[in-house]
Amino acid sequence: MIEIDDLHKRYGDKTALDGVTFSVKPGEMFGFVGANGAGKTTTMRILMGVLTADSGSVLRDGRPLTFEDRRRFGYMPEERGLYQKMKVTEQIEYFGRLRGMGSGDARRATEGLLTRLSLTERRNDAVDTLSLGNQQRVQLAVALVHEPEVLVLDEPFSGLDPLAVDALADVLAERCRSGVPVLFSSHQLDLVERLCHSVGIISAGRMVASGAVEDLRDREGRGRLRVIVRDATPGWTSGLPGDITENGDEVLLTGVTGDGQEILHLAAKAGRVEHFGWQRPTLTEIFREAVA
Ligand SMILES: Nc1ncnc2c1ncn2[C@@H]1O[C@H](COP(=O)(O)OP(=O)(O)OP(=O)(O)O)[C@@H](O)[C@H]1O
Repeated sequence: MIEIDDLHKRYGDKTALDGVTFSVKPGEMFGFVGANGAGKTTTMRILMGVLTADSGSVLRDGRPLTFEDRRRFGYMPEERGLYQKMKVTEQIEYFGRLRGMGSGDARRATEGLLTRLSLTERRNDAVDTLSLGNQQRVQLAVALVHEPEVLVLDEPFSGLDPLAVDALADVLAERCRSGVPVLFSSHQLDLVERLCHSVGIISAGRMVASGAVEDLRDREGRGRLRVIVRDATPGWTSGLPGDITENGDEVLLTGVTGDGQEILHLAAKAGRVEHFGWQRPTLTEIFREAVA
């Protein structure tokens, strides 16, 4: 288990992290989300030992991380770091050997990743001749080549086409199933909702929500009622409880208490009720409310 415990970090006068705490379990895919400048990259750099925190700690199974631990991690930094003139295959193998792999193992792992990430046709091309999306695939292969024990990826899905997104999602899910904790940041909340078991939402250096995606959706969904009434009497919503958002015939009520039967009664009196149900918010809706 990776535990991030009460991290604080300032850059001069600027507070970047103000008590960031969360954990990622073995076999868990954790989506780290937050607005631009919220503190995701800073947290991941501290986790990887690229930056030092002012206070707080990063633990693995209860003890502080060492340089040797981190060598067995896979990291995709925000500032992508590839050798532009080196060929794709050589590059991936080289990074495998840097992480202690023998040349045979590095070659076999590279071949597997070239296939998985659809890079086979570009294997002998120099990195600087590749499109940005293909460079991103190489960067991912470099992070994955040594079968890392933990994966820390800074926006790995940005700039990828839908097929590459699916290929990467499959690889990450496979690593997760073998017990690897996977932490990645992303602004693609639909993707995070689809792929991740857990999520952490950071805003201005503080965690504003974290936990299992389904638990968060259940928790935040309490008191949200969606009602669609066709041919309704105009103004029928004026006496309804909670906060009301109307969109044509559709009404979303938040902050509703009780079982909502009186609302159903009012809706049925006003018109033809086409839909009446409690609604769990999407991750995007939870995110908007949490960082508002
Ligand atoms: N080297 C630095 N010097 C000064 N301020 C910095 C430095 N690096 C980051 N910051 C500031 O720290 C805060 C957190 O930045 P960070 O890069 O961690 O955010 P982020 O969540 O990764 O953002 P993004 O989604 O845009 O990548 C921001 O206000 C940023 O401007």
